Order: sequence, then structure tokens, then C-alpha cells
Amino acid sequence: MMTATRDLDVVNLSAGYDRADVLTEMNVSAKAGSVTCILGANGAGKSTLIRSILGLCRVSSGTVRFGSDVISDMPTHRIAALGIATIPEGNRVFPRMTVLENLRVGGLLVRDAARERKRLDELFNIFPRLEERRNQLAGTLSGGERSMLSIARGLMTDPEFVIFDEPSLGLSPLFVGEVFKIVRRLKESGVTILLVEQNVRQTLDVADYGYLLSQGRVVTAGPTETLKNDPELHKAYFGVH
Ligand SMILES: Nc1ncnc2c1ncn2[C@@H]1O[C@H](COP(=O)(O)OP(=O)(O)OP(=O)(O)O)[C@@H](O)[C@H]1O
Repeated sequence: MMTATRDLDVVNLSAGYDRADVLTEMNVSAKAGSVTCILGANGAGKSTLIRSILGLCRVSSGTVRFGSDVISDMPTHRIAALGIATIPEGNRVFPRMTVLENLRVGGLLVRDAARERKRLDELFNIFPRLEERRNQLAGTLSGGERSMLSIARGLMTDPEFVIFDEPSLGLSPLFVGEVFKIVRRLKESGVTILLVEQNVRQTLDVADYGYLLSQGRVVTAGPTETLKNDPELHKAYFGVH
């Protein structure tokens, strides 16, 4: 595991699809080694923000920087090669492949066999259940094990910056807890995390800093301890005016 050193900065970004911008002059920063959460109702622009960071949106103005690199004009594969990875929602795995095969697919960018073995060992250390079940077909794992596998697969490249896109979506409460435990564990290992989640209470507990989006703009932002008492957040999530 590497200790993150680079901040991610979205600076005055306007971006979207075709001719219409979805994000308007957005400013979001994720500090190296911290957990930053992105909150907001359906359609607020959370996925569009992630897609912009990954080079999957049309940017009309502004920039995205990762450390000293401007990444907003890079193709997605180059952004990934800088050490930015995404974990998809829920528990997506290749059901007819074994646990080990799923992990190897996640590590396709890792061309060196010795590095791949070392990384597998590190991940099996974090996820011992996956090691026990390394030769089991992923489709026969429990829901919780599958979500561990989908997260571990996304970590095979040993990224410095990890974007979680609604990791608890569709999971039962018990497994949601597991996902948040993994986020904490990763944070302790020094990785930078950007967390998009609807599970607002647990997200605010694990994150250091948060942004609330609405209609493609940042409505409010701050340390999560402060955000917990922010009237805008209460209005958005708990219906308190
Ligand atoms: N491929 C696309 N082409 C055109 N418009 C899109 C596209 N994807 C999303 N949008 C629009 O952009 C706006 C923001 O959507 P986005 O998916 O970023 O929101 P979100 O906050 O991630 O919502 P959710 O929580 O529902 O996933 C919405 O109005 C949506 O219709």
C-alpha cells in the first residue's frame, strides 16, 4: 500500500454531456490521505462529477488536477495509470470466474507477475475471507463476500486515489456496515478516498470533509463534524426546514 501524497482539485469546472452542462463552476478538493464525501439528491450531479474526474465527460471550462498534473484533458486510461481507480456500486463480480480470476482481471494493468503476487498477498491480508475462497466461483459467494471481492478487484492496481461510487447500493444493512469498515481500513492504509454515497449518516461518520451538491452546484461544504449540523444538509436529507 502506498501513502497518498497528491490532492485532487476540481477547479471552476463546468462539464456535462453533448451541449448541456450539468456541473456549473464546481470547486471540490480531496486532500491526500483523507476521505471526502459527495452528497446530494438524485440528479444532483454526483455521477457527472465522478465521470468528469475520470475523463468521461465533456468539460466546457475549468480543470481537474491530480497533484501537479492537469487530468481534465487526459484520456481515461492515462488518468487510471496515474493511480486513480473506481469501485463500482454494489457487489458486481464476474459470477462464472473464481475469486482469484476476478482479482486477476482487476490487475490487468499490473503487467509484472511478481508485483501481481505481492498485491494479491496484500489484499488477502485485508480480506482473509477472499483468500479462503480463492478458488470458489464468485457467483456462489455471499452478498457480503461479493462486495468485498468487487472492492478488492478495484484495488488490484494499488491506487493512490480511490473513488467509491455508491458502494452500498442494493446491499443489506449488515453488508453496508462491512463496506464502511473496508473504507475505514483503506483510509488507515493511507489511500485518498472520494466517497459518493446515499447512506448519509455512516458516510458523514467515516469522511473528514464533505460537499453537498444540488443541480450541479456545491450548495454547502465543510468538515463533516460541521456538516452534520448544517441546515442545508438537514433540509436535503431529513426534510427539516
Ligand atoms: N449521459 C447523459 N446524457 C445527458 N444527460 C445526462 C447524462 N447522464 C446524466 N445526465 C443528467 O445530468 C444530471 C445529473 O445526473 P447525475 O447522474 O450526475 O446525478 P447523480 O447525483 O449521480 O444522481 P443519482 O443519485 O440519481 O445517481 C441529471 O439531470 C441527468 O439527467
